[in-house]
Amino acid sequence: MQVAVVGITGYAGMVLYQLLRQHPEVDGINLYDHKLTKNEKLSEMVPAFYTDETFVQPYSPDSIMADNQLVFFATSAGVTSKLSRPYIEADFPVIDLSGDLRLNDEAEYERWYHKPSASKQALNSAHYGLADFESAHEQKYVANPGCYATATLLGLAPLVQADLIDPDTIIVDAKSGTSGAGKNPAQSTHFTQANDNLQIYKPNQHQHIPEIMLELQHWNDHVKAIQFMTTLIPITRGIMSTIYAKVEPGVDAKQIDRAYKQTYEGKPFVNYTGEHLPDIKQVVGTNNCNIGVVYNPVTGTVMADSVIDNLLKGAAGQAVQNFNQMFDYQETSGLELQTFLP
Ligand SMILES: NC(=O)C1=CN([C@@H]2O[C@H](COP(=O)(O)OP(=O)(O)OC[C@H]3O[C@@H](n4cnc5c(N)ncnc54)[C@H](OP(=O)(O)O)[C@@H]3O)[C@@H](O)[C@H]2O)C=CC1
Ligand SMILES: CC(=O)N[C@@H](CCC(=O)OP(=O)(O)O)C(=O)O
Repeated sequence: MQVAVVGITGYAGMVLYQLLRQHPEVDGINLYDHKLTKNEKLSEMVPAFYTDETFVQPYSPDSIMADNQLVFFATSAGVTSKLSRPYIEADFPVIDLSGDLRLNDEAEYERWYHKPSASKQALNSAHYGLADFESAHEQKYVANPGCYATATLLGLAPLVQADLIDPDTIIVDAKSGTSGAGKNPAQSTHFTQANDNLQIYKPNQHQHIPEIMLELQHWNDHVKAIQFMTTLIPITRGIMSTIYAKVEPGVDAKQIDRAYKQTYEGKPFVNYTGEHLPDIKQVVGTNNCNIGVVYNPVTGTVMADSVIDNLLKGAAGQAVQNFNQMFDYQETSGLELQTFLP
């Protein structure tokens, strides 16, 4: 299998390339960059790959479709809304790590992303690839979920699917390391500002709210809204999504425990840890989502703590999981990773 990657100079693209290089079903990887007019050495463009003799090629949809069986786009928001068309028209497989085709309504995309949307037809042709619930098998255009959305949806799924909580009471307090913001420095990610600091950002305006809502409503149409906050924390990798909700009358800790065990039994990348609340370091370096849950009978509140590595389960790792599903490879192929220790 020959695959193409666009966006190798970005954080998610670099991590994706590392995964694909050791994937047993991938024979070759062709890299493409939009700024090039002729081939350039990867080692010159991305010094982290200084021993790699691969050349990066100028971006060309015709070459991509002629020389590969699938293309991964690890590109900034607003890119695939413009570039997806020839692939969709040719029914050529795409895995898109950006948010451009995750929603199904043009006005919703423009409201949350503040950019022109892809066409309605393109939005409708994409499959939302929350890989632990929605198989990408036989799909052609996979919109890989957002990092916060992945941690939050996996943390909420058993509660929402089994109707264990009052759907009007969901509050999510999510925190991310700075690599989630990509490679371009900003005021909030400047070392002096990010280090020794916590910064709440995009209050009630985060672009992952609408994709979370779409999936929650797909599971349970009683969910009308969520309260969702994001905080930038001084670590490089990792997301913790802390989720609170009031349980429905009569629901107890045992029922909640049973729902998580049943939902995640047999899912290789989701580990339910019961009342042992996971920390971010447990999953950094892996494609895992670890979820711990505690119930407070005094307030009738359940709290789920869901952690992922934003660049793996939240981006490149889930993209490879979707790739495995698309081509019927073993779900864990290329993803048998170990936590960075200590
Ligand atoms: N970082 C994360 O944790 C996560 C990121 N994502 C999403 O994945 C995508 C990549 O994220 P990330 O790697 O962090 O972002 P970066 O900003 O680090 O990298 C973006 C990449 O897109 C390329 N690019 C920018 N404009 C264009 C264009 N017009 N045509 C083609 N390529 C272009 C950049 O190339 P150049 O060298 O020119 O800048 C770069 O390679 C984004 O859509 C992001 O929102 C999703 C989940 C998690
Ligand atoms: C820390 C940080 O800034 N994180 C980014 C996550 C972006 C991301 O995951 O990109 P998509 O919108 O393509 O999913 C943010 O909150 O916007």
